[in-house]
Amino acid sequence: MNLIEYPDRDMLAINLANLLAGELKATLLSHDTASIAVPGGTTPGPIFDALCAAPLEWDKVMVLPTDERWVTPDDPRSNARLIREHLLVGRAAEAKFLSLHGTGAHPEDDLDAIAAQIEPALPLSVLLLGMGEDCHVASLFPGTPGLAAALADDAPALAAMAPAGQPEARITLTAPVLDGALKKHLVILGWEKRDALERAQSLSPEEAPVQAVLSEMNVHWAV
Ligand SMILES: O=C(O)[C@H](O)[C@@H](O)[C@H](O)[C@H](O)COP(=O)(O)O
Repeated sequence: MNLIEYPDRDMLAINLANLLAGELKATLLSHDTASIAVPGGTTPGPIFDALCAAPLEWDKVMVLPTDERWVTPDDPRSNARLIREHLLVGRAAEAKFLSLHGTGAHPEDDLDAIAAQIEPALPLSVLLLGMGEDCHVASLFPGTPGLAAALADDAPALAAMAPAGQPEARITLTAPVLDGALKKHLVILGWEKRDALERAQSLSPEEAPVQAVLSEMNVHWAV
């Protein structure tokens, strides 16, 4: 795990956006396409606002959420909506968005169809993850039924989860897909999350799911 500290959140957003853009560009030097999975939540917005202006061949880039809330795509809680409003604009509007939204009443109804749609993006070229203070990443929350299967080496690409305390069901990339990304970045803000990540070092992946994806992870932190 490589920890990079920034003097403030603006510097983190600008520098991390530039780093992600550089990794996508580098991928496209030797591949016809590149892919990046990005989180929802409150942290990534400023990073997306900087990344969307990056001069690269966005029409060759696939963008997908690390996870999605099982709501309609225009719901304010939808990660797709956050990505469409902040990342898939400007130059990045040309990117191909791979949605994790399905049409079924429950995520389980659509796992196979959605997995087929995201197959061309795997293995991920670049991964950007956020983390909760409970050390969840994507929608891999501690204590959720099905978490062990989603963390297992033989896990399928996607899992349906029903995290306690969350208002809706979730669909999430599983640990092997997240951990298998070629370039990996975790962005955390504030002392609470930094302390949580420190505590996670002595916990199991089931107790702290971030532990399942920390190999060769670049952790970007600002207070
Ligand atoms: O769907 C989501 O919300 C994200 O994928 C989730 O894993 C997020 O990264 C963490 O919950 C941190 O969220 P904040 O950035 O809001 O702290």
